[in-house]
Amino acid sequence: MAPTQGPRAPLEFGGPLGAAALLLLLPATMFHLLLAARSGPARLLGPPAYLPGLEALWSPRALLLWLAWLGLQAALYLLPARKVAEGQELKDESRLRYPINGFQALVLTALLVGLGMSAGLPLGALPEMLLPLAFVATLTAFIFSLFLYMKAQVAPVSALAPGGNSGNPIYDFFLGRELNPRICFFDFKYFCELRPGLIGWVLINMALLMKEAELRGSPSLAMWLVNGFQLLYVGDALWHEEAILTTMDITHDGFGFMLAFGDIAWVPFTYSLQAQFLLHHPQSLGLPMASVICLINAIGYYIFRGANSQKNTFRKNPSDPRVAGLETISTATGRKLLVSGWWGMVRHPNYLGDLIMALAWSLPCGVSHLLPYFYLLYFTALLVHREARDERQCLQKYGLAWQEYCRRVPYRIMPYIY
Ligand SMILES: NC(=O)C1=CN([C@@H]2O[C@H](COP(=O)(O)OP(=O)(O)OC[C@H]3O[C@@H](n4cnc5c(N)ncnc54)[C@H](OP(=O)(O)O)[C@@H]3O)[C@@H](O)[C@H]2O)C=CC1
Ligand SMILES: CC(C)CCC[C@@H](C)[C@H]1CC=C2C3=C(CC[C@@]21C)[C@@]1(C)CC[C@H](O)C[C@@H]1CC3
Repeated sequence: MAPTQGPRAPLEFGGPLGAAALLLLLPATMFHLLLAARSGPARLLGPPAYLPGLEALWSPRALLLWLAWLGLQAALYLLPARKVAEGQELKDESRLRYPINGFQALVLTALLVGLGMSAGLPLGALPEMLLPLAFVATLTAFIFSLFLYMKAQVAPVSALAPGGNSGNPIYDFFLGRELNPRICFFDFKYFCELRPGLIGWVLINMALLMKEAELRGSPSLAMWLVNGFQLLYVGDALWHEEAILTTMDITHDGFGFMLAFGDIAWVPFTYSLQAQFLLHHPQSLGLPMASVICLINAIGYYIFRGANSQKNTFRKNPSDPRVAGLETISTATGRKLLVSGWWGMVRHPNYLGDLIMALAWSLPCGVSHLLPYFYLLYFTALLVHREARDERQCLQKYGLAWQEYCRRVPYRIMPYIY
């Protein structure tokens, strides 16, 4: 029997049944999207135009490429970092150390890919391999999650996550048992959350852009916008890599199938859906509309970055002149909550900015199909659910002070709406 922690945490995601359903539903959705994007009707709802056989999914070349990609990102992770940051305090009062070299990994990957292309690497061939690559990424996620589940069997109880240790193997496999599984300095969750998937996403986008140039003479304006916006998003995440150390994924959630699959398969193969759609369904986009979409993305990014930076600055040093004048509520833990500035507008201004950007990423694909709006729909559901989980944790942490914050800032994500 697997070791469990003292009092059991309430089950999330619909318990074992919900976890079992998601184990099948998430990969199925990813393959549905990949197939729909390349089909003529590009239907989000309804059956795919065709079902691929095993020969379309399994390719030893894709497996080799995928393993080389993971190996390259792991090697870049191990390179000397400009900084080594400390994570949040753990149950045993220790703090883990993390290399801050994600942006460096992005730049070095770009240089290596550039060098490879000048030596004849056919990046435009990558879009043809998306199905088998997604297949091996999914297989890897299953095998890796099994390894993580077994590894947790021998982990000390203090290393286990608050959820994910219910004793039900399916639920625990899905949610993840160990909080920060590591081998020496190599932190699996931190590595997966920011490197192979996020950098893979922009690489796939770029390959789709190159393929479009091959097919039609030059990439379309719509393809440039999607590539530019998403590169900005990924570059920003890696530039502010340290901020990930305070997210619930790192501090609260175990590392199991949900995050492993989400990080290494779901992100690169579904977040690149707009660029996949554009390759097979070219859209003409005029300059005035493109300018409006750029403005929407800029507004979203301004709110997203402003809110995230304000909180990070405040958490690092509340007397920093950029945040010292903001109004706060004291809590029993000694930490304070911001009630003015971005965090006085709604309780999750960063989610609002992120959602506005998600809209800007879909608009270049026109309004003829629902498919490119999948990300916006999925992301709204993810953030509403995530916000509810975060609220529960904050209420537990801050009690009355959190209730006072909710009274003073009544809206969660969208002012006057939600
Ligand atoms: N593209 C994608 O797929 C995803 C993107 N994201 C993005 O990642 C970023 C990080 O999101 P996430 O980790 O969910 O959460 P947040 O960065 O919003 O962090 C929530 C935490 O912030 C602190 N906090 C909340 N309110 C206040 C306040 N008023 N004053 C000070 N601190 C406060 C609390 O922690 P404490 O008090 O302990 O500091 C709370 O637990 C977001 O921008 C989000 O949009 C997230 C998920 C998926
Ligand atoms: C497959 C499931 C439905 C859910 C998987 C969720 C993961 C894809 C996301 C969980 C939290 C994430 C974060 C990011 C990417 C997506 C995942 C891994 C960011 C790295 C995106 C860039 C932001 O600047 C920071 C985000 C932190 C959380």
